[in-house]
Amino acid sequence: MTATDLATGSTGTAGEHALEAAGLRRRFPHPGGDVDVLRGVDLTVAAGELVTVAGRSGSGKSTLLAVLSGFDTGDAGSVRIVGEPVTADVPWQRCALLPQALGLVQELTAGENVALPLRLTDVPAAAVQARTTELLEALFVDGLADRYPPELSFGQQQRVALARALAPRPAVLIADEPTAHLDAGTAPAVLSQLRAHADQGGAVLVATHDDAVHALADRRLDLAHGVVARASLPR
Ligand SMILES: Nc1ncnc2c1ncn2[C@@H]1O[C@H](COP(=O)(O)OP(=O)(O)OP(=O)(O)O)[C@@H](O)[C@H]1O
Repeated sequence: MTATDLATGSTGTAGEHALEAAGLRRRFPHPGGDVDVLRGVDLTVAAGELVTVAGRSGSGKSTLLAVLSGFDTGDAGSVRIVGEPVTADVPWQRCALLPQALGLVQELTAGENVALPLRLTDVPAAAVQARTTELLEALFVDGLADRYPPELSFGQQQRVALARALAPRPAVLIADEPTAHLDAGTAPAVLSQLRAHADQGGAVLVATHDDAVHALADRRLDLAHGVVARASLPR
């Protein structure tokens, strides 16, 4: 079994590949010399799988996640979400990104932020409310639904942003360090939501430095020198 086999899930994990990337390259111009951050990344995540991405600070994890989610465009290579090429406006129910910067709408309350992806579709109002309440409760921010993002701590905002990403039950969930600002009381709720989303059939890809997240993963990919240098099976 090679690192490439593990990175691309070709070892027989069940489920179709909801997320597929091949030959991804991303270069940033710098006055002292361009930086090749991604130099040919291949990976897949199947429906029902939780895959983590590890790597040293600056190894390109956030860059990779941005390209995979259509937030950024690579210089070469391809990304497919449930069989279709990713675009900048990929619907949230196909691919939801939880970026490190969170991206909450500052003019909306926490509850309105979580409801937003559902309001953009034809989900009935009662179902929007029920799903919003369910997620806010599961992530221990239900008492904060009427607050605006600047009135919340970063860790609270992070859980609201995860609730928003989960709300439309995305086929692919991509999360960048979702436990980075959490404590021992709140991190388990986030871990359990990430695992549950995969167990319910979502494809989940998480960049993290947190061993507790890696311990939950079906596969772990290590990014180094712009490629998946090592892939392993933590469980
Ligand atoms: N927009 C940009 N312009 C120029 N260089 C960039 C840009 N974004 C990222 N980089 C560079 O690309 C490299 C990878 O950055 P990236 O944020 O993807 O790393 P990371 O692995 O997510 O790091 P961390 O674990 O610290 O979050 C770094 O050297 C960074 O300085």
